[in-house]
Amino acid sequence: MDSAASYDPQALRDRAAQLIANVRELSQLGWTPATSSNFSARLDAGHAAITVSGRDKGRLVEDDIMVVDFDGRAVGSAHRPSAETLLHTQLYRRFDDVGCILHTHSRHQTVASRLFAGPGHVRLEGYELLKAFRGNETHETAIDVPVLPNSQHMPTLAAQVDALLDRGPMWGYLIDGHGLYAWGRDMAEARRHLEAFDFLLGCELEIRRLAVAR
Ligand SMILES: CSC[C@@H](O)[C@@H](O)C(=O)COP(=O)(O)O
Ligand SMILES: [Zn+2]
Repeated sequence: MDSAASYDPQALRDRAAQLIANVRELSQLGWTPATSSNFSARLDAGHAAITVSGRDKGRLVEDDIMVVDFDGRAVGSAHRPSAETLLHTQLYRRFDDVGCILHTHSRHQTVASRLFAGPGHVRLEGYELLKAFRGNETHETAIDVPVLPNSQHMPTLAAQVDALLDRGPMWGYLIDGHGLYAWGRDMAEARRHLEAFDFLLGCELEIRRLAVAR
């Protein structure tokens, strides 16, 4: 146990229940294969609830959710937080209005990350579902989903994410050969963003498949 618990235990129970229920649904979609993926929710101005590293995300129980501070240190738990905790805490630290972060490894996300690693982004343009992203009110817009090179060194990835965030608001990014990070003010918004990204990436892949087959 690294530091004394200083969060509201009822808030942790509430966030854990919400994470468990939502992650089970995402897992049933096949988006969390082989224990991959990680998930978190803000507890307060200095703590987040996050999945314990290596747990089967389709079968999470309360013991699989732990608390970290925004330096990524375990709070009130002897478990090891997600190996990618820094990619969560950097967002909570930087944006007061980020309340939930969802990282998945769906097939659409992984294949798209490989296909678009060269250009370094996937352009999503002209889709009605672009209105699912906070701030978009029309399909007559485009967003470029960044694709970062993968790394096991989280500070390297986090620095690349910070540089992207300096350029303006965004709701997610891909990591090459890896998966997608998406976030929002709360679980509902983060899920809407995650599902919109996954659906639209699937559309882009399908369009290319059909073009090749023509
Ligand atoms: C099981 S391989 C996937 C991991 O390396 C990682 O990318 C991941 O998403 C889950 O890591 P975790 O430490 O369980 O949060
Ligand atoms: Zn991952």
